[in-house]
Amino acid sequence: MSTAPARQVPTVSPLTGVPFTKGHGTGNDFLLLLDPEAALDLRADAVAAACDRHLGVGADGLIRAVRSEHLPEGRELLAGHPEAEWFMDYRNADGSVSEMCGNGVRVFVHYLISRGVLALAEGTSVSVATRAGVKVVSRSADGYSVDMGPWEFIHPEDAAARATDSTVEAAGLGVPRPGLSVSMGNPHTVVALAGLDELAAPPLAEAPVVMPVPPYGTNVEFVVPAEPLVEGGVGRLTMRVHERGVGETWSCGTGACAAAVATRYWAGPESPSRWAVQVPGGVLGVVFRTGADGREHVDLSGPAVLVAEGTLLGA
Ligand SMILES: N[C@@H](CCC[C@H](N)C(=O)O)C(=O)O
Repeated sequence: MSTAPARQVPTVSPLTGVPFTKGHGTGNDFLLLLDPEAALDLRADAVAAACDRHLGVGADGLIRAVRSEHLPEGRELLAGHPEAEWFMDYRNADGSVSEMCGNGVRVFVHYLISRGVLALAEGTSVSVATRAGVKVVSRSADGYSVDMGPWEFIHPEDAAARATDSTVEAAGLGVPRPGLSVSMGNPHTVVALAGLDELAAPPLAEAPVVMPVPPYGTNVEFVVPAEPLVEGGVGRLTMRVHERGVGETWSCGTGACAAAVATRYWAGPESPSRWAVQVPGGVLGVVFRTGADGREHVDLSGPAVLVAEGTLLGA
């Protein structure tokens, strides 16, 4: 006698009927929702269903635009930054929350401008509240530029002593490789590979295994510095990324910053302050400079594109 398979009780997605815009930055794609008063329920399963590439619209992440005053994290930031009117509420494709998204924040600003709720005249900037603090966005020759704030080593003592702090294992790479962990508000582990052949090797369908296991997970960037490393005063590298909560993506803005931080650190004090990071979806610009707070800040620049509008019908 056979038993009937357990049936899943269908639940109605709280995002049913919600209008969305689809956009991307160097192929890192997002669903954007305008929810000024934080009325929507961004349940993880509903976000994951909308981001599913077969059963949903498909995206690497979902970004909700909320007025900062309507989220506790936003209200906290407004105290010191009353100008940060809009909060970028970022969710990964699996529905998990992330602190920051470098490609997403450019697309977020472009989206708010297209909705007519934000203006950004040439030569001006806008402050965006995120879980990784306030980010200042302005226009640039290649689209938008973001002051991502200061970078940090996640394990500074190890980085200083050995230039690496972890090992990373990925299918196709044979032995585990040394990694260096960098925070751009969200966590990254950067691994240098020997050449473009090796960079093409890992399938990256599975998450690379990082040891010691990062408590909140990590994004992993595999990088190959160009030869020569510097051309016309600009450092160059190629990168592939496996994003926490997503899988392999065509680009990662915070990842490009972390990759430039690590490569520059490994290259030594003579290495340049301007970098071009080639990702599968295009090129991102990274510039290191001293901020008004005296710390070394990272500026990220690249395009922001809106491609479609629609209505979520639920899953
Ligand atoms: N693609 C983003 C990063 C998105 C968040 C990341 N997956 C995480 O969980 O930290 C970028 O452009 O920075």
